[in-house]
Amino acid sequence: MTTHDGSQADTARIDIALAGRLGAFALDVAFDLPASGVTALFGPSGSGKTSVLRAIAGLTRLKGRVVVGSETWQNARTFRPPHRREIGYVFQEASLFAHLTVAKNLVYGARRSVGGLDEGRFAEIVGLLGLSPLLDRSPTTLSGGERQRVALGRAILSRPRLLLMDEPLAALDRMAKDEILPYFEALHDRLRIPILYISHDMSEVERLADRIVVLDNGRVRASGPLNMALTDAGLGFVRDPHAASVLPARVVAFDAADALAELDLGGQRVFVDGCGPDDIGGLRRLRIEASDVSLSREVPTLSTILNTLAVRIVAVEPTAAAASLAFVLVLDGAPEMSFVAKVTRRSAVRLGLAVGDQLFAQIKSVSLATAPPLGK
Ligand SMILES: Nc1ncnc2c1ncn2[C@@H]1O[C@H](COP(=O)(O)OP(=O)(O)OP(=O)(O)O)[C@@H](O)[C@H]1O
Repeated sequence: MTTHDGSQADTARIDIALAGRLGAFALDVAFDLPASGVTALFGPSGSGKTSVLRAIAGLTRLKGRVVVGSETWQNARTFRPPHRREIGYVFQEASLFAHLTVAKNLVYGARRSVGGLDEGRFAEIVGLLGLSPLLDRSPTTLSGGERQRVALGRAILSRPRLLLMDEPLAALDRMAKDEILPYFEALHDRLRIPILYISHDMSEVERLADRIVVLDNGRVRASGPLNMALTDAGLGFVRDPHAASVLPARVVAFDAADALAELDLGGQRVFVDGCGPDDIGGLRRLRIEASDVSLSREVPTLSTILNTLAVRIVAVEPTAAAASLAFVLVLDGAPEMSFVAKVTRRSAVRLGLAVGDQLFAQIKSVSLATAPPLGK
């Protein structure tokens, strides 16, 4: 499933191929990243995610290639040490200087950058991350979520060629995560920095990532656009109890009386709340949970469900629950747009559902990320 975005300037891509042993663990990975956007490095505990990041940073020496745009950080002849790789690193626990204020921690990041402190950029990042009220505080007085926002700001201000984030939200509770995620999302399309984001939390990945590299036991199982992986019958995400799809849709109208926005999804219409008139023309990221999708042979009429899409079944898979099947669907007229429906076996048999059937999918709930759309 490895794909290449031919439209991106290939010279700016990041090309990674690393192999070697860490004790008994064998790592052998190859993947590339576009020049901007968030790529999730996803896999179970022990699959090698942190080891890959450490090797990209030059902290662990493995054989292979790390090429960032026109710069070769590592190949068979070259090995740049970590301090000569322009990387921003955000870890699970923010490592801020306790004796410096938030502002000074941020300035430290900016001063390390090639051009030194750029006040316009400083103000922009402070604004995007909501750091103004914190600037005079000591990091020791901040909440975990606030510390991570400062750590992220400091990393960005160092103007890295690549931002590596290793489970930056893992140490936060649900409330702190919900508070910080919108900031991460807002940064997503403002930054022209490629981000490699480690997570084993798919809900985080669904909110933030454009692309995904799936690791399994030190190997790349798949690499490509996020929704391709989420709806790939062979990869297994469709069988998950919380299987979901993430699709880009354009806001085309807003009905103030009903407070509903109308979005174009692959040439069909969906209605969602959470947008306003100012969003018209913009792209948004829709998340559709498989258990919110039901299938019908006819256009459902007397139903409270607002969203009905014409679809075709392209695959069927068992799920983790014995009573249910996962149907991978593509939109009529937009076969590149796929999503998943979780349906009971009993209903599937009753309707005689099979690959190739044209149907109508009713979507009970479409959630809208506060954030920008998926990239390419
Ligand atoms: N320096 C090392 N020496 C020996 N084994 C190592 C070393 N570094 C990593 N490993 C092993 O490599 C494997 C992958 O570890 P790694 O931390 O990269 O996984 P991970 O996917 O990031 O896991 P987690 O999600 O739990 O953080 C593990 O089995 C680990 O014990």
